[in-house]
Order: sequence, then C-alpha cells, then structure tokens
Amino acid sequence: MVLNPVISKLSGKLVVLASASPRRLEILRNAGLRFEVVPSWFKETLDKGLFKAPHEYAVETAKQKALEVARRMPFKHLKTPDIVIGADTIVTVDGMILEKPVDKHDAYRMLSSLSGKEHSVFTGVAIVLCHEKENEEVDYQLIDFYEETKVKFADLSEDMLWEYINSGEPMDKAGGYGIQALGGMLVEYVHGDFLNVVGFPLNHFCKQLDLIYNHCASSSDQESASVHVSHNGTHTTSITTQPPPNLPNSPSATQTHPTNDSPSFSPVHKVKRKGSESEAGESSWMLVNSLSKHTENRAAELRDSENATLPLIPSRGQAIELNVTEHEDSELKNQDLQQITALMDGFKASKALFTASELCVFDLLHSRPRLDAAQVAQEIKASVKGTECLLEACVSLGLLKSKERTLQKPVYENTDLAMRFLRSDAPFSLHGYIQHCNNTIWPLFSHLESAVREGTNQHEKAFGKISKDVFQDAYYNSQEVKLRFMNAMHSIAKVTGKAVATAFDLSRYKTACDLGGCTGAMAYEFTKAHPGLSVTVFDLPAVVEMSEHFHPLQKDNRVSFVAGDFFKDELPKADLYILARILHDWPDEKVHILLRKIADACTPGCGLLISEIFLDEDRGAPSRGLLQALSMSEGKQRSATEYSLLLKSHGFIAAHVRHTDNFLDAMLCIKV
Ligand SMILES: C[S@@+](CC[C@H](N)C(=O)[O-])C[C@H]1O[C@@H](n2cnc3c(N)ncnc32)[C@H](O)[C@@H]1O
Repeated sequence: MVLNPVISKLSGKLVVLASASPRRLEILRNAGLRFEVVPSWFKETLDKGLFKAPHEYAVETAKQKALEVARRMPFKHLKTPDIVIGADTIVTVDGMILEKPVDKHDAYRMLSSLSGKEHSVFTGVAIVLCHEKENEEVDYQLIDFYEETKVKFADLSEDMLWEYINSGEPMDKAGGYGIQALGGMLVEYVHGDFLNVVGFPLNHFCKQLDLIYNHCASSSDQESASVHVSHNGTHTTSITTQPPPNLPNSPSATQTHPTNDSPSFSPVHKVKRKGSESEAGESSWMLVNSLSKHTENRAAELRDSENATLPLIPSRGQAIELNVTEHEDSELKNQDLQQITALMDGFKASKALFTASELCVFDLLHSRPRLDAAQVAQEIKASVKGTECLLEACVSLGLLKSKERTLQKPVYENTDLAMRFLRSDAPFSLHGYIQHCNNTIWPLFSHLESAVREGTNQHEKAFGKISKDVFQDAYYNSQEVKLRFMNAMHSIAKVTGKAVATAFDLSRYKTACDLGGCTGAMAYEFTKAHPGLSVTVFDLPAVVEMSEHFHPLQKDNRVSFVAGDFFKDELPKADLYILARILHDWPDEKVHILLRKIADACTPGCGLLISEIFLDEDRGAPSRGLLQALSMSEGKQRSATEYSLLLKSHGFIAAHVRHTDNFLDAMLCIKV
C-alpha cells in the first residue's frame, strides 16, 4: 500500500484530532497530515465491566471522544469538520485494564504488575466522517477499529522502578510508561506496531483511509437508516447502517469488529446545525465552511459583525473539493460565483485595509471612538466623500462597526479584530507588516506579469533600482525603508514568536544564536519561554544598529546582538541555532553556504531550529506560502521534506516537525 496518497486524500478537508496527546499529534503530523486539534470533553468513565473484551472499551471510548467533538464543533466552533479522529490507548495485563496512573503509587502498582511479563497494548480508533446536508443537517458516519501490540518488560528492580517513576515520565501515559522515551529501556521486545504502543496505529489507520477513500461505496450506499439527533442532542428517529458491500461483514453498528483488518461502520447520526446559538446567513456559511483555519476565525468574527461580507482568498482545495453531483445547479453557480468574486475582489479588500491603516483610521477611532465620516475626514486630512466610502468599505470587511447617531449620521468604531491587530500600539499589532505590504509588496505585485514572464524580481521596475541582494541593495539603502521592513518583521515575529519558541522542548540548550534575528522580537520570545536560555541575535550591521529602538522598555540581559554577515563572517558559538524566515529568501546554493557554516560551528547534539511556512508535500497548499513566493527575489518556498533533505546533506537530522497553526511552522534538527 502506498501511504502518502492516502493521507493526501485528506488535504483540503478539515480534519480534526479529538485528542490532546502530544504523541498522537506528532505521529500524525510526521505522516504529513494537516489537522486541527480539538481535545474531547468526553470523560473517560465508561464502566469497564460492561465490555466483553478490553479492546471494546478502548474502541467505545475512542468513538465517544470523536463523536463529542464532531457534535460540538458546528455549535461552538461554528464550523463542521469533514473528519474527526478519536483514539484511546489502554494496556492490559492479567485481565486488568491499565490507563494513566493517578499518582506515583498508582504508577508503581502498574509498572510492578508489568515487570517481567508480556502485556497487550490496545489502541481503539474512531473515524467520524461528517457529511453536511443542504438543509443544514450533518450526517455522522463512524468507522472504528483497534490494534493490538504485545510488549514484554524486563524484570524491573525496585530501584529501577522508582528511578523511572521519579523521572515523571509515567504520569500521563497509559500503563505508566512511554516506550518512545526513557520507558523504552524497560522493554525486552515488541511484537506488532511500535507506534500503536506510542499511542496511534498509523499503519492500520492508513489502511482504513485506503478502504474509505479508495474502495468504499458512497455513504448513501452504506446507509439504510440513521439516528436523527436534534441540535440539543435528543435522538428522534433511528435506523441502522450496513457495511459497504466490498468490506467484510460488520456485525452491527455498535459492535467492534472481531478482527484487526476490517472497519466497523456505525450508525449515521444527523445533527441539525442551525440553532439559536449559531444561526448564520446561508451564503456566508457556505463560504466560511470552506475557508482555512485562519480565514475561518476571521470569518467567524466577520459573521458576527454587522453586514460583513467576505471578499477573502479561498483556501486550499476549495475548487477541487466541490462535488458537482451533490449540488443543485443553482447552488453550484452561487458557490462558484462567490469563489471567483472573492478572488477578483481580494485586492480591493487588501488595499482598503492598507489605506485605512496608512491613514491611521484605526488609531484615531481607538483614541476617539464614535466619530462620523466628516470628523474622521478632518482628522486624517482627506475628503469627506472618499472617507465615507472607505469607512463603509471597512464596515463591510468587518474592520469597523457603524452606529446610527441622532441626525441619521452614522458614527464609526473599531471592531475587536481592528482593536487586536490594526491599532499600531496593540501588543499583536500587524500595522508594521501592513505598511510593508502596502509600500513594498503591493508595487512588486503590480509587476507580477513581468515577474512571471521574466522569472526575476521586479525591484527595478517597482523602485527604480536593481537589487541583487534584496536586503543590502533594496531594504537597507534608505533609513525609512529599513525601519519599515524591520517594523514588518517585528510585528510578525511578535505574533508568531511564542508559537515557534514553544514548539519544542528546548530545555537541554543553554545558548542559542538567532541568525538573521532582526529586531530580536523572536529572541525575546525564546528567552521568555525558556528561562535557562540566552540568545545572541546575529544580523547585518545596518539592522543591529537600530535594534534598541524596538525594545525601549525591555531589558533582558539574556538577549544580546552581534553584527555580521552570515554568509561571510564567523558565527557566534551556540548549542542551538535558529533560522526563522531565512532560508526561503535564498536559492539552494546560498542555503548550502549558510548551512555549511552552521554545521561547522556545531558539535554533535547541537540543534538547528528552522521556522518557515512549510508547503504541503504535493506543493498544493498553503496558498499563503505559494502567493508569497510570487514576490520573492532569489528564494523559494519549500516543503518540510525539502528542508530536511537540505539539512541532511550537512549532517542534521530532522527530529521533529510542528505545524503551529500560526504564521510559521517549525522543524527541530539535530547535528549528528
Ligand atoms: C525575512 S527577515 C527574518 C527576520 C527574523 N528572523 C524573523 O523571523 O522575524 C530576514 C533577516 O535576515 C537578515 N539577513 C539577510 N541577509 C543577511 C546576512 N547576509 N547576514 C546576516 N543577516 C542577514 C535580514 O537583515 C533580516 O533581518
């Protein structure tokens, strides 16, 4: 079986993992699956005595976890996932089911019962497929399976047991051990899928996806009946589901299947999404439902704000996912039209945002809310007519709110979105980045056609100057442009820095060097997140001389600055190197020069943390990365695998990859 094409069947779908287990997360992310994590609220309190076999308990818990999330999301998250994955891992020995220990004595009880014996690890997995209907109902189809792996522990002395328990590792793990870390030392042999013991049977899961997506009949073929659940969860009608014709017989909807090879199909549940809590206009919902996570969050806010429409860029797979046969002609046309309109109008929306930001409308309405158009026009020194149009457009985009005042003249104030991201003094202000987009990226994009024809950057056409090295020749030639660029980097780093800094356990590193660390915003996030870490920011002299300007109040003697050129000069010594948004700026030849220098400065065990937008392996998404590539000069966007191959050629192995769901993803590599 080829695994990746199976995983790639899910790209463009909203896949949700109903589990907070970092191990499951990592297994699925390393397999290239893109998903959101929504931990289940289902309490794992099923009566074990009711189950004939231990795996039935694990499967039922997995099902309940997944279904709880699938049912909650349309109401609480205002979006319906395509697939929810639930899992539950248990350990069984001598007829007992061991879950996570509640304290050290419980851990001792569990581990001593495993000492010198073979035990079984079962993971029950439930896959809930959610099918949205035209009448706003959601059908839920359940597929579940389990995997068993046998593990034999060595004889454990009391000292070993307590040393392991005191390491703290057993506490959040089924059976009280983690095979992938220190607990691996307790194990004599493993028969079966190793990852199943870690927490998720990846191979079996891929086989099930293969059955679902490559071999199954459509859900309506499988369905002979369903359970109807109203929006408050009350069952109103019920019917059963048959297994698909080409799968081994599944005894009934609620039974787990008797072998490890065939999935069982549980009843289809229908939930009516339109309820008092989340009622939304049909057209905006249709669009929102196919947007990516970031745009969805924004869309949810826009839906909440008055009169908001969505001229946003549709996310990955939107066009591809449209299933023509499932839609009425008229609906199909509306959806197509919305998608194409969103693309055509996208630039107008961007430019309205840039202009309002440039004219400091959001700052003004923060300090003096509830001004009318004439008052705003006077303050920003613009025409009343033009200002009126701009303010109304901003209302339609969900950036401003308008309120009627006595003499029918609307007054304006910022929405929450504007308060959080558009005020120039907000902690997560994107004002700096918006200015960079308006003044640098916009002119470059207006020459996109030439860029595509010629395959070169358009700095000369846009700014009248040839630039070979975009930083030294373009950005740092004038103080004004340099500060604007630094502000842009600073604002993004402040928004994404925490997610990158906390993506991995870095406690073993004491000194880090952030190469091309610009204003140090990312470095400050790293020192905040890791109390034992000092960070040297290394950047060009033109940047370092301005760095203090960005941290007037922040004095942290664990962040220092060194000026230099990372292609030519000696790099500061460190046991962790950070490259955040650096490699995409350069072609492979220059990346090799930089990586060679880093590799030379590293001893074995040193870390290298890369933070970039990682393209999907088929380069089909995310469009944010692919669109950014259009204005880039020499560089290129790469997938996690492409980055790890570049790194491998310099003796680094890619240890972990994290998709942070913020602007940037991250990869931690180790020098071998
Ligand atoms: C896209 S910015 C990324 C900034 C920062 N790492 C972040 O994520 O916010 C690229 C940075 O690399 C720096 N840079 C470019 N060429 C460099 C060189 N030859 N030596 C040192 N730094 C350089 C730039 O000055 C800039 O600060």
